[in-house]
Amino acid sequence: MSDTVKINRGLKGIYFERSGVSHIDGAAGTLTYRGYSIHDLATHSTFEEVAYLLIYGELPTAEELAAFSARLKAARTLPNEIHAIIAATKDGHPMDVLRTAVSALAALEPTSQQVGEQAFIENGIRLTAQVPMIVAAHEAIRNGRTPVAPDPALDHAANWLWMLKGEKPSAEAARLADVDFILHAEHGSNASSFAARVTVGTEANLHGAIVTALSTLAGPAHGGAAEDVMKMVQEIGSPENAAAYVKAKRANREPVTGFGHRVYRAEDPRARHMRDGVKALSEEMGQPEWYEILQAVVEAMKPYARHGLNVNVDFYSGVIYQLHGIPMDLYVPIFAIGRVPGWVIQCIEQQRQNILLRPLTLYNGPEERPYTPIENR
Ligand SMILES: CC(=O)SCCNC(=O)CCNC(=O)[C@H](O)C(C)(C)COP(=O)(O)OP(=O)(O)OC[C@H]1O[C@@H](n2cnc3c(N)ncnc32)[C@H](O)[C@@H]1OP(=O)(O)O
Ligand SMILES: O=C([O-])CC(=O)C(=O)O
Repeated sequence: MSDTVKINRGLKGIYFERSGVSHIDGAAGTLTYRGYSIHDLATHSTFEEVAYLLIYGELPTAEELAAFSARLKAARTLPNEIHAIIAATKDGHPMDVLRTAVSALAALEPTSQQVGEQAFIENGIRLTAQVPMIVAAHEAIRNGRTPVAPDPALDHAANWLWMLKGEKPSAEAARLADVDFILHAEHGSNASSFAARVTVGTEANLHGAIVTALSTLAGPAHGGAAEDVMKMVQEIGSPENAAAYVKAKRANREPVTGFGHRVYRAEDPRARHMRDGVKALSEEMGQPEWYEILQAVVEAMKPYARHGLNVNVDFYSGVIYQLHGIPMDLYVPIFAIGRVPGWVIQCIEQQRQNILLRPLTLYNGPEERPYTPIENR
């Protein structure tokens, strides 16, 4: 039997479900949310509108959007215990602190135990509002400051920057953060969304699924790549060192972070917007070398592009955050802030027609054998 079974390692190329949320054409390098091009959404939409679109399936009317925004703002609250938990874990990586705080919310908020579509929507909206609060509160607490209270006059992205920095962001900075969240909001059956679906498949609650998703996003092969790209850029230090860096990595058969994707063979369509952002921002801030190093790495990677190896969404985002003075270990949590609505809708889809996700591993261990008592081993 073991010779005839085909094993799809990493579940590469396997369809396990249908989804009406986002469509990725990896060969063409296109991405749509609910049928709308990511380019149109990044150019014309807002994160709040995109979150509504993802959760409810249609773009909102002005009235619907106002009501949705009001719900998000009303959900900007955290139980007092969360600040104590953050304080107790403040020296950990922000992803660990965020995951711990979301897990604590599951125990502290009575509605977290409810399952079903309405409960997932309600809890999903709460978590969308609470995740940025947790990340900003951690940044304040670990620097000896009191967390900044949310400002109901500000939308999701501007309020996040306000809570993070304690000063009102410029319109440009707020828009850049908003676009970043739009680009990260949803991406089909990526590893963290798939992991969240596995959790929901056991009829567990949404908070548990988001904890699973946060754990899975953190790794350097997924959301952790932006932090690694920034470390790489710092190590390279200057554009003329990029070719030697890439050559050494490839000689050791090590991946160059920020490149490659399970689905895209053309360039990740989200990268274009981040690239434009880095270029404009690094020139505006008189630090063009950041953009130049990234582009030198792209140039040095061209000989390896035969696999369809291109930059992914994480390649440019880290430098944008760096130019905004955001600490490197907050890059993955920023991804998570944007991804919450995507996780929520993937979980809602999963529980609509729920089925336990439970694939098989083909056994290749020892044949059945007699147990040896410990004194005889
Ligand atoms: C938001 C996101 O999650 S986007 C992804 C963020 N992650 C990164 O940027 C980390 C770097 N990239 C990678 O590690 C990988 O490309 C992954 C994990 C994203 C995808 O992995 P897979 O789909 O399993 O790709 P796979 O490993 O099969 O690669 C196919 C080929 O491209 C090569 N390749 C893939 N990624 C890279 C890379 N970053 N640098 C150099 N070569 C690469 C592989 O060596 C392999 O070559 P081979 O056929 O000669 O052995
Ligand atoms: O789709 C993937 O495998 C990873 C990714 O780009 C994302 O989650 O945004």
